Amino acid sequence: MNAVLKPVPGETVLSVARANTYYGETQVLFDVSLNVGAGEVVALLGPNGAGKTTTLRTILGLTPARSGSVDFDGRDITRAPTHEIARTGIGWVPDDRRIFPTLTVARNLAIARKKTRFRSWNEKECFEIFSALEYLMHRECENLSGGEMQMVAISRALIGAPGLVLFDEPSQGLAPKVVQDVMKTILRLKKEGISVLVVEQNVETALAVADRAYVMNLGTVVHEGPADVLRNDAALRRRLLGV
Ligand SMILES: Nc1ncnc2c1ncn2[C@@H]1O[C@H](COP(=O)(O)OP(=O)(O)OP(=O)(O)O)[C@@H](O)[C@H]1O
Repeated sequence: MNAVLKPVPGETVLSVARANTYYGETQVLFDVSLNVGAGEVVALLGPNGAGKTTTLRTILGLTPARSGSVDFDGRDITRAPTHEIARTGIGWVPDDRRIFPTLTVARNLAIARKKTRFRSWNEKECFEIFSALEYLMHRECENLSGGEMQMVAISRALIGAPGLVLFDEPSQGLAPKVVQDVMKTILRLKKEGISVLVVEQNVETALAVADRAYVMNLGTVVHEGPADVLRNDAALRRRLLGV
């Protein structure tokens, strides 16, 4: 692995500053600010409709902020097209996986390969994380289980050489054992110096792997702090998240 390409620990790699995002004329994000440090796992929590997915869409340029800014790896990407943002080293594991169903696993992975300034992963390294993947390479993706699709979606993000991976509800619809595997993978990415921003409905699961957490409600950030604080304060968790 090329250590030179690793971000310096402690540095901010992603910074969203006072983002205001709209769907048509309807504003859904109001002055949203958040940061992710190098090699940090950050959870983005909140009830349905709070604006979590829209925050990820804003970072990815799918629904760009009308005002405010998004900076990644020292570059202003607020208004960059999504394909360029991907090339800066932001990987995405969407909640609906977005895998090409009629293509094989191998093909889905092959077309995800790209060069960024971060380290690129190869298929073999993905097999080390997800041992079952090696035996699925020639299967068409439409025949995969939810857990298998998630392995492909995460591997695809890694093959795209990310410095930051955005996960949208990675535990959704998965068996508890598979959820544990996904969370272990998030910790593995952290060990590799890759930053993670994870949107989760499953608060306990997300807080178990996160260093810091943001809570959103009605399009605004209502809490920010170390994950420990939310983990250890049941009353605060109930007040902010109802759990
Ligand atoms: N394509 C869209 N067009 C119009 N409004 C949208 C669109 N997508 C989301 N919204 C609205 O934007 C608000 C924020 O939605 P968003 O999906 O970001 O929330 P969320 O926190 O991710 O919630 P969930 O966990 O339910 O996905 C909601 O009021 C939602 O109805």
